[in-house]
Amino acid sequence: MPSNVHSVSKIHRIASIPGDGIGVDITEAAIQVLDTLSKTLGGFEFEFKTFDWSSRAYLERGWYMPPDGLDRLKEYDAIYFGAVGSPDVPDHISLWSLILPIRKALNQYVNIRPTRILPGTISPLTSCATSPTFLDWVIVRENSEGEYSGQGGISHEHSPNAVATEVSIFTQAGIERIMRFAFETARARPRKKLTMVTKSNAQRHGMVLWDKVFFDVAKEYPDVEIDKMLVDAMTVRMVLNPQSMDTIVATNLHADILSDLAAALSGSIGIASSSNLDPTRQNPSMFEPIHGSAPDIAGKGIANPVGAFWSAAEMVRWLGEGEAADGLMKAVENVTGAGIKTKDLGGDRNTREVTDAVCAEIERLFGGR
Ligand SMILES: NC(=O)c1ccc[n+]([C@@H]2O[C@H](COP(=O)([O-])OP(=O)(O)OC[C@H]3O[C@@H](n4cnc5c(N)ncnc54)[C@H](O)[C@@H]3O)[C@@H](O)[C@H]2O)c1
Ligand SMILES: O=C(O)C[C@@H](O)C(=O)O
Ligand SMILES: [K+]
Ligand SMILES: [Mn+2]
Repeated sequence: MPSNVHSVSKIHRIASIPGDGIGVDITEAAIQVLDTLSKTLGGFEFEFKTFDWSSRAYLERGWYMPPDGLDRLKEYDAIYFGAVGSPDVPDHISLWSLILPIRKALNQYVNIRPTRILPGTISPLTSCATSPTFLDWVIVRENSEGEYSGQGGISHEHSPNAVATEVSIFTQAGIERIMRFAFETARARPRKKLTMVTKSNAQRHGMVLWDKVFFDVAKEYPDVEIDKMLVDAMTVRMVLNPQSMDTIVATNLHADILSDLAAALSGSIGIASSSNLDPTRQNPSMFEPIHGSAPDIAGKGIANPVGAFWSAAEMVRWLGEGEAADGLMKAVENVTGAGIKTKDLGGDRNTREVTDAVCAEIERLFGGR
């Protein structure tokens, strides 16, 4: 091909919101890796636009997102998110000013959180330490309602008689769509197995509807093996019998908690990814590691970027670049497998060294193709 002729490259426009704390470091690392991936593989490019919506900006100017912020995000193919949260801003203000409005307004009603044990990583579970394949789960989190409905109020605030309500909302439509997505996810995996988590013994309205809709939708998926767990017993089963599960569906709060446990069981919260999906594709979906801004290690350059890379791989897959997503995960696995890891995984490398190693591995695997 003459040098002045270039094949047309698909451009993916990504809104990037690094946010707070280590969110900034790991977003920078993810962008470096994604740029290396597109340059090495070719055929697609990323165009990143960074938004400085953060707690620091909020403290300076009084707002996280501008009034048209959600509309501006709609102009992008996907959103890459770091983390939000700062010791200087109450957590319910930061969460409800940035990440929760995005998830809700952009109809990202599914939150997918996969966990497995990467090469070179040691699970604290003795069964998985010898058989890493024992832990390979996808948690499907309801991401729009339930315990995060935001309904409730406070009366007699700042008095000894203060009384507050935090109302969970479960809707037939909301449950049905997440159950359908969970069954499709389970069906697409080799084991075709779905575990539903609930607390319908103690919570006798919303959770009972959650159970009922699950069993109703299950009738449409006779090829998917199902079972039901109460959330407290679920934590025990995750620890003692990890190989007995594959795809898991749970409410907004339950899945938030269980996915942190899942990440810890696979070695560190620093490896776990999270995809906030609008399955209708009418809005951009958002990708972020499951962890927060980690104020205890912020600014030290030691955050594990693997969860950010895994989230980036899921974003790339969602954008239709399946081969590139697999390639990125292969590079990450080769790097962890070679023992190049941050401290939380028992290694001695920093964020930059792991990031550079993943970029070098992408070039080694796919350069000169
Ligand atoms: N989606 C989000 O942006 C999100 C998620 C969780 C928490 N938060 C917010 O983050 C702030 C801190 O919350 P937290 O401390 O409960 O949870 P966290 O996930 O930030 O940190 C929990 C622990 O895990 C460690 N950790 C987290 N990510 C790591 C990484 N990549 N590498 C190495 N270690 C890592 C931290 O150092 C800390 O000890 C709060 O303001 C919270 O509201 C935001
Ligand atoms: O509860 C949330 O959704 C915030 C955070 O803990 C997360 O997991 O994204
Ligand atoms: K995050
Ligand atoms: Mn969480």
